[in-house]
Amino acid sequence: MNQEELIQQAKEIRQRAYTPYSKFPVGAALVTDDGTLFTGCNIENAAYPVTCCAERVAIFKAISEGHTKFKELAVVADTKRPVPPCGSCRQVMSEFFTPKMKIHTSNLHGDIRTMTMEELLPFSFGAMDLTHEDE
Ligand SMILES: O=c1ccn([C@H]2C[C@H](O)[C@@H](CO)O2)c(=O)[nH]1
Ligand SMILES: [Zn+2]
Repeated sequence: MNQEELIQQAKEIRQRAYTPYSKFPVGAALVTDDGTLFTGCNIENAAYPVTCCAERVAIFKAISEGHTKFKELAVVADTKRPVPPCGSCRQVMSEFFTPKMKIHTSNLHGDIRTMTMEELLPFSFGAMDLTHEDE
C-alpha cells in the first residue's frame, strides 16, 4: 500500500469519527510489517478527557489483535497544515514505533508532511529510562 492509498484509508475512516463536541473528525490508517491495515477515528465523550484520538484507536486495535511491528501511519484532518498528532499520541506511538518509522500527516487539501518517529517525538521517555544505571 502506497502513501496515497494509506491517506485515502485514513480519510474514509475519518467519516466514522464520533465528534459531537469538537466537530473535528480525524482519521488514521496504520500498516503492520506484514501488510495488515488497521484504521481508527477519534471517539469523544461527554466527559471530554476520556476522548481517544484516531491514532491511538488504530494503534490499540492493532496491538489488541496481536500486531506489534509497524511500517507506516497516516493521519488526516481538515486542517490548514497537515494535522500534528497530539502529545499523548506521540508518546503512545513511541512505545511501539521504531525511531525511523514513517508518519504521514495530512489535510483535506492534499498537503502531506512525512516525518519519522524520532522527528515527531525527540528525546522521548521510554522503557529504557525505567532502568537504573547500576542495575
Ligand atoms: O492528531 C489528532 C488531533 C486531535 N484529535 C482529536 C481529539 C479530539 O477528539 C479532537 C479535537 O482535539 O480531535 C485526533 O484524533 N488526532
Ligand atoms: Zn492524540
